[in-house]
Amino acid sequence: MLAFRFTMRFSQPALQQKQQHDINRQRRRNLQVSVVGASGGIGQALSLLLKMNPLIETLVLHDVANTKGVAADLSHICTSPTVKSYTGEKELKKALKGSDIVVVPAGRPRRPGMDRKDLLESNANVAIAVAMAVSSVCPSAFLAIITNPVNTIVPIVRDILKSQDSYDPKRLFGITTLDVVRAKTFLGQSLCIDPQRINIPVIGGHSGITILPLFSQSNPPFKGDESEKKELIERVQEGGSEVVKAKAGSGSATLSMAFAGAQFVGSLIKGIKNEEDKPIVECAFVESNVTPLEFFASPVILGPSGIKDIPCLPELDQLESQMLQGLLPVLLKDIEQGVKYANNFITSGC
Ligand SMILES: NC(=O)C1=CN([C@@H]2O[C@H](COP(=O)(O)OP(=O)(O)OC[C@H]3O[C@@H](n4cnc5c(N)ncnc54)[C@H](O)[C@@H]3O)[C@@H](O)[C@H]2O)C=CC1
Ligand SMILES: O=C([O-])CC(=O)C(=O)O
Repeated sequence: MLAFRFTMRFSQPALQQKQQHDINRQRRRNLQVSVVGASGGIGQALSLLLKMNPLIETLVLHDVANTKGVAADLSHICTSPTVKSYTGEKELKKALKGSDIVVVPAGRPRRPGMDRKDLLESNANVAIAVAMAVSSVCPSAFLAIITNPVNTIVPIVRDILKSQDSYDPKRLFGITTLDVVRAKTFLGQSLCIDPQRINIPVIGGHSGITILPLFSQSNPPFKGDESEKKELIERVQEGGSEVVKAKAGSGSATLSMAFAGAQFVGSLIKGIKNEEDKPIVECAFVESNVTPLEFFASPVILGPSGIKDIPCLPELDQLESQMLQGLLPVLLKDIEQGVKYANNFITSGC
């Protein structure tokens, strides 16, 4: 059971509260979701799934190439969201203006032999450009990052937003839903049940041993022994590499990521709409104080203004506690690398 302790507090003066109230009302009426990197492997499938979400009024596609074609194709689907498209860096701000949610699957994927870290140099600039554009034209949007390495890119985006005075910890997310999707799938196979019936939190980060699925907390409960549990944990941790290897040079997970991304964005939307009876909970890599680290993935409760609450971590079993101790220094390094990268970018005046 998760203990619901309030670990984030945001005190807002009355004026800011009123502005937020107005933004939330507007969002409930006319919701715009923008996908940056919409022509890519994840972007196309994610955009297709979002086009099927009746709660979205306007679906904006942005990419540096091929956006028009993808948008024309999607626009013929007989579902309610209206599709708009923008191409190239020059059109990024136009694309993001008015967005309530910006979801970012832009940037290079891994090839066999690469670590997610190896993507930092090519992908950081893409994330920085998006963060600058969000600050400029839609500073109250929720920003959800898929681009790898998530553990490092999210802290970079935080610091860029901060440098532009537009950072709100409730509205920045690293999407780690695919780790949850994998944990559910592999546990469903082990228990011979429908994976959709399973609930399991995945905490930590989004790379190798920083990914920690909590099989002790699964519902229905995990029934295997310690060695089976270890095997399942390792399969989730290496799920991305399993796909990279199988794709043999043509990229990394796209379809499963699109599924995960659409689920996450769907939950953000449900939070905005605020019409559900039960709490909207998703695991995400966010600024948090559930551990000594500045960022950590864990279940977060979503509402009209983004993160409503981050429950403290549940009691872990012995194996999970050991693994948590092992992942903290690795994740700390990834986060520090992001902070340093952003600082260099900001101080060099780029
Ligand atoms: N968070 C997660 O769980 C996962 C993250 N990923 C990451 O998602 C990213 C995208 O993966 P794929 O879709 O497979 O790659 P892809 O190469 O198929 O697509 C990337 C798209 O981004 C576009 N792009 C590049 N620079 C851009 C810019 N400045 N502005 C707008 N668009 C730009 C490209 O034109 C391309 O269409 C990778 O970094 C990958 O590692 C992938 C799977 C899971
Ligand atoms: O492994 C990769 O490079 C893509 C990714 O993040 C995943 O599939 O979890």
